[in-house]
Amino acid sequence: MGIQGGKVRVKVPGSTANLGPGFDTLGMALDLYTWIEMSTAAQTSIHLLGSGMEGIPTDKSNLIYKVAQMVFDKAGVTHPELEISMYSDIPLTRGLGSSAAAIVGALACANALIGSPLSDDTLFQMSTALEHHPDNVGASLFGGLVVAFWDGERAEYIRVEPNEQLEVLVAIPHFQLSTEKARHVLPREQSLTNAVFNVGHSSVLVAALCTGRLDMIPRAMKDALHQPYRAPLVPGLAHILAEATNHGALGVALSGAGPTMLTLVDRSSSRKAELEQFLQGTLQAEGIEATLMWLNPASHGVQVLTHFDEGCTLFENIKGDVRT
Ligand SMILES: Nc1ncnc2c1ncn2[C@@H]1O[C@H](COP(=O)(O)OP(=O)(O)OP(=O)(O)O)[C@@H](O)[C@H]1O
Ligand SMILES: N[C@@H](CCO)C(=O)O
Repeated sequence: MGIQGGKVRVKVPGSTANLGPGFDTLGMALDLYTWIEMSTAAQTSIHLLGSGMEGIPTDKSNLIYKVAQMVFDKAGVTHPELEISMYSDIPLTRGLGSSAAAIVGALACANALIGSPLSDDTLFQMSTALEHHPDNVGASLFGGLVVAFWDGERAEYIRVEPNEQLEVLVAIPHFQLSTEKARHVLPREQSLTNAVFNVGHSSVLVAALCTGRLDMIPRAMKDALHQPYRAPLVPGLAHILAEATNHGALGVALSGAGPTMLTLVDRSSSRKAELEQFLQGTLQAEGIEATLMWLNPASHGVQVLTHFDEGCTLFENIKGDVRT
């Protein structure tokens, strides 16, 4: 199989993982996006557009470049030199799925560049093997709410359309917390009590989200497996987890491995300002600067963009669509 000409662009949503008790299993796509453009070139070059990309390499050690090579290997295509441009509204290393979006975007973009020989399932298996978190990559690939597991060999998922009443308010602290570091504080073994707690709460939460029982979310969206251990890494988290539902949130969780905190809110709630003040006030009292952002669940997963002006740069094409 050969490489097709032209530029390929993809738009891929970020995500929240570990939705409440769904540790490593329950993710939701959010309307914060990464855009990636790829074309073959005489020599490889990587362009990072916008701000917030400090520390991301622009040589062949770049994650997006390396993931593209895996697609060419899998498809049996000789490796071309690539010109890659990337812009992201998803803040890095904050628990909003930036690495999963980069991996899924790179897989989809490279696959489209060679005529899409790899199936969605193959992309899901490859991205899970790379990221290890099927809830993050599943949400970026398929959009919506993704209930998933990975047994170390295969990942399985079911996608659920998020309830239209659900809106999301996130508090994004102005510091980074890598998944690796936040994973390191978790115990290797857990009690049967904690396991039963999470299985029960997660099962009821998924059933509530599937049946529109929003009234059940405050009681079901609780976790014993990771949030208690990660609370010392995020000042204010313990208080926010304990009290946000008393200030207008339907449910509250650490987003992914943190440090972002995520609240689910009923779209028609009259208490949105109260919730904003509670989150900001709690974090300020701890000396933590944070940005609050209202988001929506994203129904679409990664999309290969077909209508764009090849004469314009990636940023010129998307600037009406980006947040900043
Ligand atoms: N667009 C990108 N291009 C290249 N590398 C990226 C890109 N986005 C993220 N990364 C890499 O992924 C790392 C962040 O991954 P990490 O899993 O720690 O956090 P996250 O994905 O933002 O949050 P979480 O997994 O908790 O939702 C960055 O430090 C960077 O190395
Ligand atoms: N599920 C992973 C985070 C992935 O975003 C963890 O909690 O370590």
